[in-house]
Amino acid sequence: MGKIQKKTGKGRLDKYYHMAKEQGYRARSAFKLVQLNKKYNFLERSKVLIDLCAAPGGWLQVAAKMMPVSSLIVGVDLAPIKPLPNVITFVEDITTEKCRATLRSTLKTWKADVVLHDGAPNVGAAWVQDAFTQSELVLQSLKLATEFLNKGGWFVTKVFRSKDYNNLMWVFQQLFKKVEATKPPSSRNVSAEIFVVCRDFLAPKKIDPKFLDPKHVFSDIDTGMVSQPMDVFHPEKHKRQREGYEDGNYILHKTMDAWEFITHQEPVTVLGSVNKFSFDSEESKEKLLKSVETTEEIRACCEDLKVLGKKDFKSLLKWRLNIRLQVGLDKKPEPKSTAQETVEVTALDDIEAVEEHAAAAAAEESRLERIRRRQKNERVQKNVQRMQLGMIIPTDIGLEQDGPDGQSLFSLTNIKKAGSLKMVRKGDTDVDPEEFNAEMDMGEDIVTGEQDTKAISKRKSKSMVREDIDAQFVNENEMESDEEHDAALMEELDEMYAQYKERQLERDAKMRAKTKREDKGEWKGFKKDGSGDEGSESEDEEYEKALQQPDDDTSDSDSDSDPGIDDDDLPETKNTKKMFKKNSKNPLLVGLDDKEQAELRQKTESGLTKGAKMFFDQDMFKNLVGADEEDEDEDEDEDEDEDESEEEEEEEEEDADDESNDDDNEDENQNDIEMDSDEEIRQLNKNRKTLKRKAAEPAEGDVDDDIEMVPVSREFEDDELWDGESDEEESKKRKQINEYSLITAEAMTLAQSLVNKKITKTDLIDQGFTKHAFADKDGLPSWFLEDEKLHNIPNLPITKEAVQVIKDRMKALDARPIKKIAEAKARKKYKAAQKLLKIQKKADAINDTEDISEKQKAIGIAKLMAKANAKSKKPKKEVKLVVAKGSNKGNKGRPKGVKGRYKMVDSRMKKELRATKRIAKKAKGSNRKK
Ligand SMILES: C[S@@+](CC[C@H](N)C(=O)[O-])C[C@H]1O[C@@H](n2cnc3c(N)ncnc32)[C@H](O)[C@@H]1O
Repeated sequence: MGKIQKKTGKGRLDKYYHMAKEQGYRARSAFKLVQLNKKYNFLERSKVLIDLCAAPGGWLQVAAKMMPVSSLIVGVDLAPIKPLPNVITFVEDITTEKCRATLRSTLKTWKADVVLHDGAPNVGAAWVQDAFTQSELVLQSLKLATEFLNKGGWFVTKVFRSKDYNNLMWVFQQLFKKVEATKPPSSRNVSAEIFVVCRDFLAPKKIDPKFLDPKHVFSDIDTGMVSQPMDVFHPEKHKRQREGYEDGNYILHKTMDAWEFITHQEPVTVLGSVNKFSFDSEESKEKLLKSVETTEEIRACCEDLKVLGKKDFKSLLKWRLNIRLQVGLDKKPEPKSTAQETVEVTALDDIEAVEEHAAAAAAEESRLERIRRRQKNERVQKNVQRMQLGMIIPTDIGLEQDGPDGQSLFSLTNIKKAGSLKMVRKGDTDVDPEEFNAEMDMGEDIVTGEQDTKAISKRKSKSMVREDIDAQFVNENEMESDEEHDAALMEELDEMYAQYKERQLERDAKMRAKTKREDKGEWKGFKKDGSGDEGSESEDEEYEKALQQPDDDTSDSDSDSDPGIDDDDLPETKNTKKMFKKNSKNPLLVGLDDKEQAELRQKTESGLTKGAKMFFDQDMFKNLVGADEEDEDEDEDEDEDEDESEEEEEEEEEDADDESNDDDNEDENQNDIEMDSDEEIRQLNKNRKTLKRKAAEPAEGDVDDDIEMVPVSREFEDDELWDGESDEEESKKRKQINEYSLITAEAMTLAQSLVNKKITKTDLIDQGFTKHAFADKDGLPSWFLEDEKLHNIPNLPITKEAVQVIKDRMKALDARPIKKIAEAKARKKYKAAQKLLKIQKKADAINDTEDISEKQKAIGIAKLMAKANAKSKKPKKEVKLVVAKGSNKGNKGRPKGVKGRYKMVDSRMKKELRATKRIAKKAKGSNRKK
């Protein structure tokens, strides 16, 4: 085609299109010749070639490439062909005498070894017309071939599969020894073209002119070719010939006599294979056209079967049946057969339904199996996770019912009655589980090793051991599926874990202090019954209340055996209270006797009781400022009040470490904090202490004679205060810290000093009393105050570590990519991947091509890569600088006569830029001289 058509359809830009572009062929059709030659190898052994209808020259390029050097290659077309090295081309219509003459003059005495013809009439006319012209072109090219071909030469031509196809083939066979029709892979399947390769030209001395006369060659003859039928009622079931036309089916239009359709045994097949029913035969005229059944509509349908729908086909078949009945070819069908058919259909339906049902059941089963497997995996994972968190140890798996907090398996405190203890000692397995509380159950299992079945069942119902519950559930309610049970289990595990985390958070600080005390201190505090833990103030109160309550065994056992209440779930104070109650009857935990208690109550030199002294002798109090500095404090307070009561002295002791700490820090920070007036500070301190005393008074009233109240160190007091704070307040504080605080080095320094105990809370408060706090601002001018606000700021100390922490935090923030950057990066990555995929596809196409050498493939792929790389380095678009002067001055839109990108600049900027360049150049020059 002379005119280069724009390839708009996506399908047109296939791999051969890309390959042609890559390999520099002018048309993708070049590959057709490549493939034909690969199959028949005619180019390598030819020296003279004529290409009829050669524009734009793809085939000529292939010929020039494949044929021996210095071969004579001539190309002719209606459209001019861009010059090609070693190829002669001219513009001519191949059907004309002039073309023949030009060819003769070009070839001189030479004869051609190969004549190629890839002609296609220019589009525009109806397809049928086009096909005909193409067939004519083929015959014309054959005519030229017979004139210029050597004996034994090759004629390769394109033919469209039409009703003329067989006629053409017949003619070819008369002139050539071997004729083959083939469709090279590069020829699109949707195209009706095929290529006929005629070899060994017979070169008869005289050729019958009828062979080359279109009128004779294309006169109608029935070829008897039958195309593949199509089931018109189930077109979707018909295997479409995606590869193009079926083999042997080269005829596009088929007419059948209507009578033949009537008598045919496979009417449906006929309907799918024939284009038209004619009424030419005698039978058709006699029996069909005259019949009332052959309506106008039926006749219209017979005209073109290819445009009919299902309904039309049905009416044609009905028409056929009626005619057959009319002429006696068929008898009326018995009604029985219809019934049979219905039954069959129903039966089939049933089978389908059963199959469907079975498939659905299988799918459901596999889904459930998947869920089960996933849940199992999740369970295992959770256990591993909990093990890693130290919540359980491997052997605990399955004993988790003890609670994540890890109530010990066996605890003496759990045994309430001496009888039970005896039985345990004896290893008596018949112990009534009532005698043990719920928490004892697991311990029993381990101590005794076996259990009475009755007891076990009771225990199950009481303690709600998870495994047992599961078993019970399975037995009692077999309807409950595994999945439900698993889900419940998972839910429970999650809940327990959440509770555990919550409690852990709550107790964090307090626990640390307690464990330290318990680990180090052999002394567990002292209580009336000697049972144990010192506990907090609130615990004491609860303990008192508990003592006041009537000893009620029933209520006790009730609460113990209540499966709904798990001790772990209760707040710690409640637990402790319970423990007190239980322990009051526990034979294994024995309190101090009267003598020992009296001994503990004896006062020592420091004024503390022996018990209190023992308490404060613990390691953990060693670092705190203690009694040594008490005197100092007392001195300090001497002039405050001579008549301080003993009670107050005790209170002073309570504050001892606190105060001394304050003093220490005061000394340290003496340079930073300047006291305005000692008097004022003393007054403040005094007020504070009085307030504290008042607050402590009611608590003292509650103290039981038997319980010695000891002064609590400041540190513990702080801890208790911290512990006493509600969760809400705590979370509020944390939130505030997260949002606002600790963003300055000063705040960080303070926080670090507090955390590292370099400074106490009281120190901080005291540090607040500076000249800044007491500065009298009355009567000062506002400008002065403003100025003061800006410059007279307390110079808070900062440490290197704190600054480093803030710096690190900012660095981490900077390093974190913002969302938009991350998105842009992801987009870029995606685009790169897409590009790579595209290149890979093209490379695969090149790789798959059989007709090019490995070297060519490698070159093609290398070219692709080079191109991709070149594209990725897109040159920056040039921006034209437009000086805003003259008509451009104040012009907001695009300046006149400027195309593409532009930037408005003022003349000053341009001059300055030039000047900078000039100066830089000069400086460079002077440097070189030096
Ligand atoms: C499919 S193209 C040939 C492509 C060519 N084989 C190639 O590889 O570049 C068909 C060509 O036949 C040419 N053609 C059609 N009728 C013709 C005629 N009567 N005489 C000469 N060329 C004709 C058209 O101009 C068109 O360029």
